[in-house]
Amino acid sequence: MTAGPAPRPVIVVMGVSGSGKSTVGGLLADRLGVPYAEADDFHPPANIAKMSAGHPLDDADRAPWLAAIGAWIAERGDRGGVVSCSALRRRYRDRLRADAPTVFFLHLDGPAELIAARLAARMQHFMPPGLLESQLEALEPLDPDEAGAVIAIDGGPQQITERALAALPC
Ligand SMILES: Nc1ncnc2c1ncn2[C@@H]1O[C@H](COP(=O)(O)OP(=O)(O)OP(=O)(O)O)[C@@H](O)[C@H]1O
Ligand SMILES: O=C(O)[C@H](O)[C@@H](O)[C@H](O)[C@H](O)CO
Repeated sequence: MTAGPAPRPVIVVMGVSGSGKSTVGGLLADRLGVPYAEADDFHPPANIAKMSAGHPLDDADRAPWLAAIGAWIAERGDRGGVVSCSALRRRYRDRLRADAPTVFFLHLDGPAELIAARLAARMQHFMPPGLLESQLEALEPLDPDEAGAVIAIDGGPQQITERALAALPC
């Protein structure tokens, strides 16, 4: 009897808007050879409209979005995958873990000034840089009992991706 492929947990790249989730998430998925999903593609249109108008989302707005991301993670099962998702609050991460208990979080973290500068330079994105403050207010860092790691976001995308790879459990 031959052993099947080793189980691979889905990785959630988390952090505030502008922390580099999409940039690093895509590179990480390429390096791991697994599918990548972009959190913004799971928002109902009303959520995009609300953020575009400069208003932060609340828990009720985020509920269907987290459910859709959780469904994607659950569908991947133990075949691996990378999904970006701000996952700012502990309860949002608990929601995702309810669908996939083995999920592993990589929190892209760095100085607010660095993130603000990257957002200011970003072109053609619906998310107004002015919402960064509300994102930082909502952010609850990973608790010690949560499977995950904090990744510093100084340096270039490749360098951050190397850090992320080194922080993975296997
Ligand atoms: N390491 C880096 N060095 C310089 N610029 C970067 C780096 N990582 C990302 N950027 C740039 O910073 C901006 C924000 O990055 P990105 O869109 O990946 O963040 P995000 O966390 O996915 O944001 P959002 O949640 O708003 O979608 C983009 O313009 C991106 O090209
Ligand atoms: O939880 C949230 O407030 C949202 O997910 C935001 O983080 C945006 O989706 C994203 O940052 C813009 O791309």
